[in-house]
Amino acid sequence: MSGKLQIIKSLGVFSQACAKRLEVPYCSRQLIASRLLSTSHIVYLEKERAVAIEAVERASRVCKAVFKQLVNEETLTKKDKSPVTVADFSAQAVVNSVLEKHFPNDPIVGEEDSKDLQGEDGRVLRERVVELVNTAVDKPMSAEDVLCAIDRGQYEGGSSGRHWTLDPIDGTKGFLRGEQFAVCLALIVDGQVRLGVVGCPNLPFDMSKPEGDKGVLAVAVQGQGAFQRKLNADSELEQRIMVSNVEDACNASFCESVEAGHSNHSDNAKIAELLGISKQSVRMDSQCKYIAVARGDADIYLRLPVDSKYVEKIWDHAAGNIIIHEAGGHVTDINGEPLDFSKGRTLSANKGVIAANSNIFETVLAAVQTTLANKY
Ligand SMILES: Nc1ncnc2c1ncn2[C@@H]1O[C@H](COP(=O)(O)OS(=O)(=O)O)[C@@H](OP(=O)(O)O)[C@H]1O
Ligand SMILES: [Mg+2]
Ligand SMILES: [Mg+2]
Ligand SMILES: [Mg+2]
Repeated sequence: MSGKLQIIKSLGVFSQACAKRLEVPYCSRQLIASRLLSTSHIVYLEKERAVAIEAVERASRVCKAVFKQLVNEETLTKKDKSPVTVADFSAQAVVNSVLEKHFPNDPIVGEEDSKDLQGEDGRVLRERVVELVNTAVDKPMSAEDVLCAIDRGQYEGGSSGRHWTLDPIDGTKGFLRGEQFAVCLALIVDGQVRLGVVGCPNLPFDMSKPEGDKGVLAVAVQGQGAFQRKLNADSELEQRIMVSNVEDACNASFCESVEAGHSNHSDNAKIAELLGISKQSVRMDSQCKYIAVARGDADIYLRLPVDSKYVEKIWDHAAGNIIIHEAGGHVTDINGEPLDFSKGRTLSANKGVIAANSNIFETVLAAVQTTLANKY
């Protein structure tokens, strides 16, 4: 094992043994991390972390404002998707312009592009988006600035250099239902995810108090552990998060997508049966599922392919992936391969996703492979 890996693993053991649910202010945490990892080859990404948090918080505020103004019973009964469209474009423009201000040379792989906002056909939507974006940025932005900011997300990604990946609203259907959605931002360097931030405006801060404070921001930098803080709160106090320590898969609870079209519910049920799981699955939209596993609210996240042609997108997984790893869990595809973020905008080398705490991961993977034998 290399010296660097050894140090990172030792920090992991230290963290698990001594720092479970450690509550530390951000500055002390940085100090602890820098003392333990005081070698020149480890990159702390301190500025990137702070900028990514600021970007996600601003975009989350915009999404909440859109929900309050535009989602009502009528839009719900008509299945009108326009509110989420407005929020999606606005959030991408806000995040991209914050990134541009601090890291003008970093390319971005973002989910959205400005096509639907252009020309006379896009005028109404464009005006709404420009107005919203201007509530969340420091310097006024013209319509052209906003379209340009959105289109900074057109980068192709790949295996060399650094780039960001953004899902301005993950769980668009959850957003419209007033349930879970997330603003997800990650930094990828040479094909490896190094930093992830997920803003979950509707997620209870403490799952044992579902009616308590809502709004969670989860963040992880490679080698530094995973943390949560209150989203858009005055305090920057961070709390270490860790996966559960369930050791017997039959006692595990699992979460899955709400949409049967995004994750195969019937295969998930077969796997649960094989593992002897009797608890009802928790269905939740967005990368909030990764956060639920990372902080031990659930033990397993299953996202099994529904159709063999669908290829997962990097922005749907990058931030959640590093947060799980840094919280002490594992993530692979259905073949046990790590998710490969070096292939461009998609996870073309992978099929499906499994995340779980490290104690039960191998058992879960074996059950997935038995159930899906020769299917994909
Ligand atoms: N066929 C298929 N299979 C798998 N995944 C798909 C599929 N089609 C779409 N998507 C992507 O799913 C993202 C939302 O995933 P969720 O887990 O939040 O689904 S659900 O809302 O809980 O049903 C969703 O992200 P958003 O568009 O950002 O909401 C899509 O990128
Ligand atoms: Mg998504
Ligand atoms: Mg999205
Ligand atoms: Mg989408």
